[in-house]
Amino acid sequence: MIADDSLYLIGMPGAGKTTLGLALATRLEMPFRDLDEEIVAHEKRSILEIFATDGQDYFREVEAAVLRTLITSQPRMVLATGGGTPCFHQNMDLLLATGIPLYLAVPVPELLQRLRRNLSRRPLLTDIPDEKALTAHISETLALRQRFYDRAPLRCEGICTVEAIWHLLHTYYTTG
Ligand SMILES: Nc1ncnc2c1ncn2[C@@H]1O[C@H](COP(=O)(O)OP(=O)(O)OP(=O)(O)O)[C@@H](O)[C@H]1O
Ligand SMILES: O=C(O)C1=C[C@@H](O)[C@@H](O)[C@H](O)C1
Ligand SMILES: [Mg+2]
Repeated sequence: MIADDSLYLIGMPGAGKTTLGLALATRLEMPFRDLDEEIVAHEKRSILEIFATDGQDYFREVEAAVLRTLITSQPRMVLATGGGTPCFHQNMDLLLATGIPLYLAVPVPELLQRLRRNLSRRPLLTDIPDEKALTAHISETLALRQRFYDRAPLRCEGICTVEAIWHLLHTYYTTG
């Protein structure tokens, strides 16, 4: 299969955007980019440091700017976006206009299990005191973001795999 457009993976933290994005890019023989990594390279500091020093509003401005520069310089790629990317600065409009957003709709219990493994390097999750608060936070964040994620023309439900996404893309390109 040859994908002519950029593929943008969107979804909650822990949904598998980076892991599946890299595997898909290899299979599609397309360049792979990770927006969080691009931001770190641009700012020369970690995402944790950006949030701690300059706050979320600044992070969202940088995120939007780096996204625009990347899309201009790399017209065909598989891109793992950040978890909040589609929800700020009209980024979802841009993603829809320049490629194919694919939403990884992973169930909350599975997200929680994955996120528990590395809470400390996630700026929006570091101060959450206990399991109950983490569950509430992830559920509330998803509820706020859902309307942005739902604009994606492609959606992988459940525990997404490369095979499942491959099948979605094949259907998309053969049925139009
Ligand atoms: N399909 C999958 N099945 C099981 N585990 C997965 C799957 N995809 C990813 N994981 C695991 O879930 C964790 C999060 O995956 P990943 O880092 O790719 O998510 P992400 O959406 O890029 O999250 P973020 O960038 O917000 O940290 C990793 O530990 C990864 O190994
Ligand atoms: O869900 C979020 O808002 C975020 C997810 C990460 O990918 C990073 O972009 C950052 O930690 C913010
Ligand atoms: Mg990632």
